[in-house]
Amino acid sequence: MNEKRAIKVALLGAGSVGSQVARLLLEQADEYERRVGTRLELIGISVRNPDAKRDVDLPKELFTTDAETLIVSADIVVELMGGINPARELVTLALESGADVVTANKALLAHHGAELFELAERVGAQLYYEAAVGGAIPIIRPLRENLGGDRVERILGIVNGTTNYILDRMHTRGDSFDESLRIATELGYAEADPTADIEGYDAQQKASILASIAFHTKVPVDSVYREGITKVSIDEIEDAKRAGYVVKLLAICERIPGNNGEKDQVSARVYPALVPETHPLASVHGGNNAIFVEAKAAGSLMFYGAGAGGVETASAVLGDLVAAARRHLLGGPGSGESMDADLPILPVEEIVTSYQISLEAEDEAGILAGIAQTFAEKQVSVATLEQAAPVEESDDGDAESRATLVIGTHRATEGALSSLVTALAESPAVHDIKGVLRVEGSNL
Ligand SMILES: NC(=O)c1ccc[n+]([C@@H]2O[C@H](COP(=O)([O-])OP(=O)(O)OC[C@H]3O[C@@H](n4cnc5c(N)ncnc54)[C@H](O)[C@@H]3O)[C@@H](O)[C@H]2O)c1
Ligand SMILES: N[C@@H](CCO)C(=O)O
Ligand code: NA
Repeated sequence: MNEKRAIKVALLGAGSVGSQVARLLLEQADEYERRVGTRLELIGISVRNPDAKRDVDLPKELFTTDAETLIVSADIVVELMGGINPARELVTLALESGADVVTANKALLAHHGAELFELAERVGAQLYYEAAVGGAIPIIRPLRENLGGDRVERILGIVNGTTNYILDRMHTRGDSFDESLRIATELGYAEADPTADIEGYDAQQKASILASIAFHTKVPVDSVYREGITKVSIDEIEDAKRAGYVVKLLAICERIPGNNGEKDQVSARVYPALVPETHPLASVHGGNNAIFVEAKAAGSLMFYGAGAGGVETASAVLGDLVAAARRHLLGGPGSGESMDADLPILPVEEIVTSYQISLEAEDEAGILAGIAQTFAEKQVSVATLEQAAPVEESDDGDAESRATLVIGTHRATEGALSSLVTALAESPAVHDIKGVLRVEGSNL
């Protein structure tokens, strides 16, 4: 009888995602065998401590602390340890020994993806990473394959569940930042060190991965402009709400058409932005993620769902594992990453966007004219202006009246807009700049 041999799978790491992958791989073995055409055999799980308490009961005999020996016996290596070292060395070893690799490690890919993709191509192996962006949401394969014949023009992504959870709670319930972060951590959305989430590093890594695939160009993680959400105040969220916006931490990847036959440029950036409440991204609540893609022929598409969570992320990993197993049976080289467009990265000062600026000004005749003059000098045009009720203040016995102005600008370069904000801050008419947020997904 000509029975196909089993495909040997090695798992590195049995934490939130890894333990779920192991459980489902064992529980659903028969189903995978039917789907793939041969058995997927979990030959071992590399762990740091075989006796550690885990959420899922796994057969102890599968545990090993010798990752290298496990890797060289495997056809497919699934890396779910996270972090750069030793994941980088172990993935390198796996590819060099001819295994295909499945990983969820966005940090590894954002920092060393180019080197690992080159190695995979050289040895004829394949690196799969659907779980690295958007957790369970299919987005890597849609960009690489389904949209491989289209031209992606823009991506607006909510790619970090922790920050979406925090901003959503601040918006819908008026809860504080600290309280919202505490609950997001309890729910298991946050990284071990939540700085990666709230300061935007996690989203920056994901933006670098998305932009690289979408634009067939290496977009190094350090070239992705980044701001986190720690400076977003409840007042700014309230001002946004009154003006018909929701604040979201966005990963933005944009292709900027070149002039006069020049090459297009690309921009990748992460910052909290105002999104009109009518935009599909505004309705992404809690820890969910959504990636809104604008492509030349397809138009607008939105990919939505669970961007984090052990079992949810395991779904994406197992999908990759099935794809890797099928490829393994077919043989032949991997399909590689097409990074040959080599588009230049737009400097951050040249990004074109619009701002909403909340400021406190003296409520006197002529003040508005002075502010308008500053806008004119900086060649930024006002799109909307709203004045909140004046506040009476009398610290020193003299009552003075201050007005909060919420000014929306038309689109201008980042350079012009930040120079405007500096000039406003220095203007005697302006008492305090309460907040500055960019607007995305609007026609302003
Ligand atoms: N948890 C999520 O929601 C989620 C979502 C998307 C992507 N990811 C990615 O998936 C990967 C795993 O995440 P996780 O949440 O399961 O992390 P985790 O911290 O729960 O699990 C990682 C496990 O790997 C083990 N480990 C670390 N170094 C090791 C080593 N040298 N040898 C053996 N074991 C080692 C740790 O002890 C831990 O048990 C990360 O790259 C993460 O960024 C996670
Ligand atoms: N900490 C990440 C996990 C998924 O990558 C998040 O909050 O989205
Ligand atoms: Na995904």
